[in-house]
Amino acid sequence: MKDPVRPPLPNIILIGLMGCGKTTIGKELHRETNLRFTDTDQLIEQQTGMSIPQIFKIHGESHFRDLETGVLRQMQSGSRHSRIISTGGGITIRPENRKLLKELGFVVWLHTDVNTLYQRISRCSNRPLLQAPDPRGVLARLMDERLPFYQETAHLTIDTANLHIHEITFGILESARVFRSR
Ligand SMILES: Nc1ncnc2c1ncn2[C@@H]1O[C@H](COP(=O)(O)OP(=O)(O)O)[C@@H](O)[C@H]1O
Ligand SMILES: O=C(O)C1=C[C@@H](OP(=O)(O)O)[C@@H](O)[C@H](O)C1
Ligand SMILES: [Mg+2]
Repeated sequence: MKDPVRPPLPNIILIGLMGCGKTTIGKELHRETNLRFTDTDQLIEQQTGMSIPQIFKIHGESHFRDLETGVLRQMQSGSRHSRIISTGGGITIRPENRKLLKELGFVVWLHTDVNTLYQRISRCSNRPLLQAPDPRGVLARLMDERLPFYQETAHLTIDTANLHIHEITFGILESARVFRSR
């Protein structure tokens, strides 16, 4: 029997708290689909020539949030080819960004409990918001603050805690095809 023709994929956008796997899963989706891949943090670093910690230190968080809105606007007016977009964990804070994200395509929230997030990223030093005396407490507070924003923005939620990266990628691609053909 012939393979059925697979519908084209929409933009796939990954949201969720630091350490939930947006960058990792984004790269894996890129490998699986060959769609272009953009990580908003990496794009901001390229465009400014500064690292995320430097931007926070020199210009402050509010300026970083302006840069995030800027890259979402660039993607909205950019190429019509679908792409995989990994975002930074705080991109949903701004109402304008939540609107832009939903308009851009299929938004997936990689939901992950705070203990798992902490285990995954406690040894990394490239997340300025976690350079605090109690990083686990910071993650818990951010989860409380941002949970409604992730819920509001996502078309699909996946609980990643006990899933392998390949299972998550497979689940996203199956749902993205259905989303496109609705
Ligand atoms: N599903 C998963 N299972 C186990 N480890 C994971 C999973 N997803 C991501 N990781 C690990 O967690 C860490 C943070 O992932 P990353 O992709 O940088 O998260 P984010 O971009 O959301 O902050 C990395 O070391 C990555 O290998
Ligand atoms: O949650 C946040 O506010 C941030 C998350 C980071 O991205 P990851 O979620 O990819 O770590 C990065 O954008 C910056 O450090 C701020
Ligand atoms: Mg990331």
